Amino acid sequence: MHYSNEESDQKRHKTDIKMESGPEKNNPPAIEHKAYARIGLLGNPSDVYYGRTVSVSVANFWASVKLEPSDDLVIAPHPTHDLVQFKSLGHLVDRLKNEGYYGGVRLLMAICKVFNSHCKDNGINLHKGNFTLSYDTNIPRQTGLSGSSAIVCAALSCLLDFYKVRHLVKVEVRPNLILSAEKELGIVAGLQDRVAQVYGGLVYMDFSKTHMDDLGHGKYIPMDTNLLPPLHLIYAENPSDSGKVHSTVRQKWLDGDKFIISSMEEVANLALEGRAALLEKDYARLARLMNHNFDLRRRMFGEDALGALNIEMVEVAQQVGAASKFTGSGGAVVAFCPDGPSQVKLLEDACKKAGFVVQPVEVVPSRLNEIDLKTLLSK
Ligand SMILES: Nc1ncnc2c1ncn2[C@@H]1O[C@H](COP(=O)(O)OP(=O)(O)O)[C@@H](O)[C@H]1O
Ligand SMILES: O=C(O)[C@H]1O[C@H](OP(=O)(O)O)[C@H](O)[C@@H](O)[C@@H]1O
Ligand SMILES: [Mg+2]
Repeated sequence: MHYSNEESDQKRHKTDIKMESGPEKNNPPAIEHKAYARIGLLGNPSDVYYGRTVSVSVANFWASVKLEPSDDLVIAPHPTHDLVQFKSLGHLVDRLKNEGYYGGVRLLMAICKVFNSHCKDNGINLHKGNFTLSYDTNIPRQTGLSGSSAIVCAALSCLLDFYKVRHLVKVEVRPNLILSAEKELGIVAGLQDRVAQVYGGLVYMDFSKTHMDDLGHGKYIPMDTNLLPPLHLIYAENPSDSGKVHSTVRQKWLDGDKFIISSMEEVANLALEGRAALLEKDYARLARLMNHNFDLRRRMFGEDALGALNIEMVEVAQQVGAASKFTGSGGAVVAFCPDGPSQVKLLEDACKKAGFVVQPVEVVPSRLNEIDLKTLLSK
């Protein structure tokens, strides 16, 4: 059973919200939200450096968070991603080697804290009810598909509905809250992931310092997803920590390194040009921009930080004439075959031979419902 008159809006806007009533009639309903993986199509990682990006939210993978009203406030560990019981010492060690120390629990805790502070600071009153938060995800872990912020984004959406404050927290501000939650944990990250996940669809983003200083957030312009040509996603189970990848370049940028600063500006310009190329459906230009984006990343970060396997994924695609670049900081690659289906077949064969998974990108439509859209209009 569903409880609010938002249902028709939610269906219309495909926001994937699920609200179920509990076993007893008067139990408040459980709330569930999904947030999807994202692909940085052009301009990343300049979002971390007052740049610009064009990013796409993709239905190939998602995280979901469920909020159930409860007596105590509980953050439920995920049965596999937050494993604390092992078959043996060897199992524990293998697990830590492959997946690191952290799962999603810390992400859920951090967004609760950030959400509470934001509401307090902005005079938004929260009722006293408690809840249990649990999550699931099929986003390959730490592959630059924004698995971390998907969990945080879906959790924020649950909190907005549980406290009935969706209309009071503007859409443009939500990515900042998601980013703050990850910053709380020392994760080095930018806004593009969070914007793509909050908005859905294809979004052009401008994070220039003047916008950030004046507005407190970037300028986000949703674009028609039909402008996109068919894209492919290539990935390998190859976790890499975006914080580690970014830390050296970030330090150089903070230290005023001229090469990093000018290269980042060049990367940001690729998004500006890419937006024009998409609007004109100039896909040959789009392909050139994507390849150039990866060249610049390679020069700035260096081969070691990017990782041999990640570089191989890009090269396997480029060897069949496809354009390719990282979707995020490493682990997955977005490829575009300007020559069409015959080239896609070559790409699939080459990926299979190299042991990489390749699949067509499925674009997620806009995620904003009518309440969300109203917050965009209010000043
Ligand atoms: N699939 C996942 N399951 C549980 N936690 C995850 C997952 N992916 C990421 N995380 C959490 O997010 C943190 C940062 O991930 P990050 O390096 O940003 O990867 P991604 O590219 O997926 O966003 C991890 O240290 C971990 O706490
Ligand atoms: O390096 C990048 O392109 C992105 O890295 C992070 O994303 P992730 O999915 O964790 O690799 C970061 O959060 C983004 O803002 C960067 O653009
Ligand atoms: Mg991340």
